[in-house]
Amino acid sequence: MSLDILSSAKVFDGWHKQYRHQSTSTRCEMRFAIFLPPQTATGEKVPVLYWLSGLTCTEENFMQKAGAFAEAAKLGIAIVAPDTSPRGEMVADDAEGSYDFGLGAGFYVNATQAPFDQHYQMYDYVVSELPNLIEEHFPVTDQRAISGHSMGGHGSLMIALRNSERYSSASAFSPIANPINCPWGQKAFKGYLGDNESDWTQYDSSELMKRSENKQLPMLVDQGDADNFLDEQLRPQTLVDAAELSQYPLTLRMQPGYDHSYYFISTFISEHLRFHSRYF
Ligand SMILES: N[C@@H](CCC(=O)N[C@@H](CSC=O)C(=O)NCC(=O)O)C(=O)O
Repeated sequence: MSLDILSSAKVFDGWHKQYRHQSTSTRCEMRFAIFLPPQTATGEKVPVLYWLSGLTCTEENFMQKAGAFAEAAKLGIAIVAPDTSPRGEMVADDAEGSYDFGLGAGFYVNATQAPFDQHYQMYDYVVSELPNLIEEHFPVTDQRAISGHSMGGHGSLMIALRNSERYSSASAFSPIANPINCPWGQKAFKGYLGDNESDWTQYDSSELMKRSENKQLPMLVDQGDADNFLDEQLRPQTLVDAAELSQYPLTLRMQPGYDHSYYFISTFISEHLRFHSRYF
């Protein structure tokens, strides 16, 4: 599969680059951004952290706002940030054009409902197609970690729980921890997966964690207690309860005074990078 480079900039002795490519999973053109740390300049292969962004984001938000490059350069970790949905003229969007469904809101699931099933196959894209592409084209190992924010925090925990053999660790900032029981998740799962709520649980981190039978991964979650989405949308306590039930090695830290923004992410992203680097 060929890649078109869109931008390239030197940063902290490494490189930030954006690419586009034709995706077989989403059947449209997809974009992603990659940070390659300085170690790769001499051909050294490095592990990869996959970052999944939240509602309304593209591949750019994390790279521009998280302030992750200095620590990733020091630790020798590549970071890959995909877009949050398929895009293009032929890609269906929410009828009202709302921010929490459709474009910019793929929820990292494989849609089964028309017309979204045509392109909204973000689960397959993130779990298989993108890592295959990255490992074919860049100087990286097959050691992977996964992290994300909000909708992307839901994605990172859910994907790690379902594919524990593919990752060495997982983390999240302000994840939608129990999407089947919050308005954002219910709207998205109904639209992408249909009315049968039993089909939704396969994509719900708290449900997956409760009945986790796969290898358990080290998992770190940070949540601000001044987050305006905390009680209605994020529901971190459901994840804590699930971890207790299955003895899952989850560390969930309530961070006093922090909100839902990238100011919060930028405060703790270095700790998350150091956390992941311990398990590569
Ligand atoms: N527009 C919405 C909220 C949009 C929002 O806060 N998006 C977050 C992710 S929320 C969960 O997935 C985000 O990361 N925005 C991009 C950024 O760069 O900050 C509203 O007004 O409620």
